[in-house]
Amino acid sequence: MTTLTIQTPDDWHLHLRDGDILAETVAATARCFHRAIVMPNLMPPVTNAEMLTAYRQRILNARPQGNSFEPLMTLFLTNQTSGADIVAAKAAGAVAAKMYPAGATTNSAAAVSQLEALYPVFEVMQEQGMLLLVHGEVTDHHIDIFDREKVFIDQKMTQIVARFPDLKIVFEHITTADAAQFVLAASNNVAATITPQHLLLNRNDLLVGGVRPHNFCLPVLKRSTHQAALRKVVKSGSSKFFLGTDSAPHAKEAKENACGCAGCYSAWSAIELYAHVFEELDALDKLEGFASHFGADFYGLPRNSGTLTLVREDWVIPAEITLPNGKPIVPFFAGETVHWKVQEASK
Ligand SMILES: NC(=O)N[C@@H](CC(=O)O)C(=O)O
Ligand SMILES: [Zn+2]
Ligand SMILES: [Zn+2]
Repeated sequence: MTTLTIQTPDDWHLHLRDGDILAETVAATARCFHRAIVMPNLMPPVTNAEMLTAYRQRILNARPQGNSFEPLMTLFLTNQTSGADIVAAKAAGAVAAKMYPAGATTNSAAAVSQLEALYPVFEVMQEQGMLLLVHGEVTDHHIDIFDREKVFIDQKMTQIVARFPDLKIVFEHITTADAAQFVLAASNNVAATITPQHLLLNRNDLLVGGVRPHNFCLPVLKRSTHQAALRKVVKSGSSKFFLGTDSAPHAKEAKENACGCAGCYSAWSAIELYAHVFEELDALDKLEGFASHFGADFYGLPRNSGTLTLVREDWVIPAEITLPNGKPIVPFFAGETVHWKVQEASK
């Protein structure tokens, strides 16, 4: 196979950040995706309808000329979030709210410390048809970082799913066989996103031969048996798993640091990286469902009408990109050869 045409894909988990850098991040994603779920973990986080509306406008202003990229906005849940905040966010166009356990990841200090306290808010979300997106890791100091997703399933996720059977829940960026199993066994109201890095890599790629800060993200890469479990579910073509890059830019100096930030900037090569993995799995015929159908179907949104054509052509991901603020950033998989390249996008 030398070309592959799929319906235009969407990215169901994305960090665009804010300010000058939007010119880079919006263009990188709009290159191949028509829509993206925009994560609300700014500083300060997007906690109300007014902030959400203003942030969406800044993203729209940063779109390349003539591009019809559509940001899908999300609300950041805190212990102060009320049912009224949900109703107002929904009216302002929010499609989902994001739950980060406090301290779990980048800019999550303001997030939820008492998950159960949010149950009245989940009730309103369920009524309003607003999705719940979950960063599924506990943050207790005594829990080993490699076990945090599994413990979250056992202590929190199982309970939320049982208590709110009609709430649509996306288990974001799953990293373990346990999470894949959990999602498979749950009702059709539970789905998951999977990143390129968790399909391509395992923890050896983070730690063997020296620390590789550009492969560091949260939840952290796991052992290869977990990577294999994620590869297996995408190869199966299950509609419960769909594309969410979790592209999360941090400047080079913040990654190559004594206390390096978590996040991989994958937008530069996102769809190509997935095509690369699906080819390795001998499952290129499953890419379109994963990238262009299952996410839209789960969110209850129409599938895109355009197409994207990839061509089988080797290219090397650049070692560095310069951000609009002049700072260098290292894209995910920098220096690696990818076998597929976007040839043409019609939206
Ligand atoms: N995935 C990451 O490692 N980082 C994300 C936050 C997140 O999705 O947890 C970021 O915003 O930098
Ligand atoms: Zn996260
Ligand atoms: Zn993320």
